[in-house]
Amino acid sequence: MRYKLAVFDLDGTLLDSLKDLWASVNVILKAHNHPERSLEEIRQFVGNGSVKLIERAVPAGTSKEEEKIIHDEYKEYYDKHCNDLTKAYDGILDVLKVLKNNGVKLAILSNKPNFTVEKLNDIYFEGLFEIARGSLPEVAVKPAPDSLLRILEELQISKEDTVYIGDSDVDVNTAKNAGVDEIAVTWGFRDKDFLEANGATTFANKCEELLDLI
Ligand SMILES: O=C(O)COP(=O)(O)O
Repeated sequence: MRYKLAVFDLDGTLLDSLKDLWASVNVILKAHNHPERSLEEIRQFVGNGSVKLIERAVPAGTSKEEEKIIHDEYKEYYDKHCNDLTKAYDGILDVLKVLKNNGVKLAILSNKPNFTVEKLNDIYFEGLFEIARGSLPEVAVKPAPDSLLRILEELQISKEDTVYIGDSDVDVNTAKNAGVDEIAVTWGFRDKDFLEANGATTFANKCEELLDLI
C-alpha cells in the first residue's frame, strides 16, 4: 500500500447521512415557525460543521441569540435521530476491511459534533478505526489543518504516509492545508466538476477504486 494512514471524512464519504441532517434541521426550523429547507439546500449547507449548517439554514435576519438556541436544539435532536435514514455507502465497509487487513491504519475526521461521530462509529464500523473524531470545542474545524495534524501526531504517522479522503471542497482544502495527499470521492454531497474547480486532483468514483489509490 502507498500510505500507512487513511483518514476519512464521514458525511458524504462513508455515510449517506443527508436525509437525517435535512429532516432534523427542518424539525427545529418548523418548531421556531421558520420556513423549511429543501434536501438540495441542506446538501449545499453541510460541510463546515453544525454551527455553519444552522447559520445557513435560518432565515436572513434571525438574531444570533435565536440562532444559538436553534443550534443547541438541533444538536440535541440530531444526536437522537442521526441514524433514522442514514446508511453506509454500498461496499465501503468491505473496502475498509481490506485496507485494515493490508496494514493501513484508519481514522475518521468529521466536522460533525464529536459525540455524534463516536455514536455512528460504534453503530457502523466494527472497531475498524483507530480514531473516530468530530469537532472538539478547543480545536479549529476543517478546513483548518489542526484536527488532522493532531490525529497524525496521536498515531505517530508522518504527513507523507497519510492520505485524507473526502467528498467536499472543505476536505480537499483540509488535506492541502495539512500538507497531506487527498482523494476526492464523487458519490457524496458535491459533484466532480465542483471538486475539480476547488483543487481536487485525485478522484474515486466508486469505493473499490480507493484500494488502488491508497
Ligand atoms: O457536519 C458537517 O458539516 C460535515 O460533516 P463531515 O465533516 O463529516 O462531512
